[in-house]
Amino acid sequence: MLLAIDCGNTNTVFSIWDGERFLATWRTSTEHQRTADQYYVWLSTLMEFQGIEADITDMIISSTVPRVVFNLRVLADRYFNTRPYVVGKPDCRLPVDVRVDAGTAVGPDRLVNTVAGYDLYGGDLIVVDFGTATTFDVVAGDGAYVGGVIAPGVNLSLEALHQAAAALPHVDITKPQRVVGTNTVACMQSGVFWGYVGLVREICDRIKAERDRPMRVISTGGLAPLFQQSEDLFDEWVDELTMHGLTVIHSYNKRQETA
Ligand SMILES: Nc1ncnc2c1ncn2[C@@H]1O[C@H](COP(=O)(O)OP(=O)(O)O)[C@@H](O)[C@H]1O
Ligand SMILES: CC(C)(COP(=O)(O)O)[C@@H](O)C(=O)NCCC(=O)O
Ligand SMILES: [K+]
Repeated sequence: MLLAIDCGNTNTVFSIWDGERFLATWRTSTEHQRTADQYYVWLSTLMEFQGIEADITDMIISSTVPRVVFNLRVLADRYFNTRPYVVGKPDCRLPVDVRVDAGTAVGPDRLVNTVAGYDLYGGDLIVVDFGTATTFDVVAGDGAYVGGVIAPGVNLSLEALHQAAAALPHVDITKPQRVVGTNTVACMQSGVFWGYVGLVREICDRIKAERDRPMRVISTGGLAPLFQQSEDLFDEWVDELTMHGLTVIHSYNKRQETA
C-alpha cells in the first residue's frame, strides 16, 4: 500500500491508498522539527484507532517545505523499509513536461496539481489551489505545466492586516453577506473575501485571454469550498486534488521501473 504525503507550508496531509481508493486521510500542522519517530507514533495511533491494517510498502512525498523531507525519508526507511519518491527530485519522473525558465524550481505541489488536473480533465486547465499561498497553475493542451501565478493566501492576507495595523484584530475568513461592512471585522472580511473573488476572476480571465482559448478552471486546497459556493468562479472543485496527483505520479514511476 502507498503512503502519500503532501506537505504545504501550513498543513501536512497523509493518505493511505490501496491502489483503488483512499483508506484514510489525516492532517497535521507542518513542523520541520517533527522527527520520524513522532510521525510514526502519530500515524500508527490513528491507524489503530480507525482499525486500518495497512501494510505500507511505498511512499511518495510532495513538499513545499524542503526541510521536512529529511525526517520523512527517515520515516520511510526506518518504519516502512522503503525509499520514497520525492516530487521534484530527479529520480521521481513526471508524466508531463515542465516548460518554465531555466533554473526555476517550481513548487512540487504545483507540478502534482498539474498531473492530477490533466489526469482527471485533460489539458487546457487552470488549477487554483487555496493554500498558504493561492497558486494558479496553467496546464497546456498536452498536459505540460507552463507557468502560472502566485498570490498571497487568504489567511495570509488577513493575518498581514492584523500584524501591520495596531487596531485590526485577528479575524477568520467567511463570506460576508454584504460588501459594506458596519464593523471592523466585517470590513476586513469584505476586503479579503470580495477582493479575492475579483482577484480570481481577473487572473483567470487574463490567463484565458493570453492563451487565447477556453480553459477549464479547477479549485482545490483548504479554503476552496468557501469560494466554490459563490460567484461561478470555477468549473470544478476537487477535494484533495494533490493527493490524487501523488497516486498518479507514483504509479507512473512504478510502471517506468518495471518497463
Ligand atoms: N476547513 C477550513 N476552514 C478554514 N480554514 C482552513 C480550512 N482548511 C484549511 N484552512 C486554512 O486554509 C489555509 C490553507 O490551508 P492548506 O490548504 O492546508 O494550506 P497548505 O497546503 O499551504 O499547507 C491555511 O491558512 C489553513 O489554516
Ligand atoms: C507557491 C508555494 C509557496 C505554494 O505553497 P503552499 O501554499 O501549498 O504551501 C509553493 O508552491 C512554492 O514554494 N513554490 C516555489 C516557487 C514556484 O512554484 O515557482
Ligand atoms: K497553494
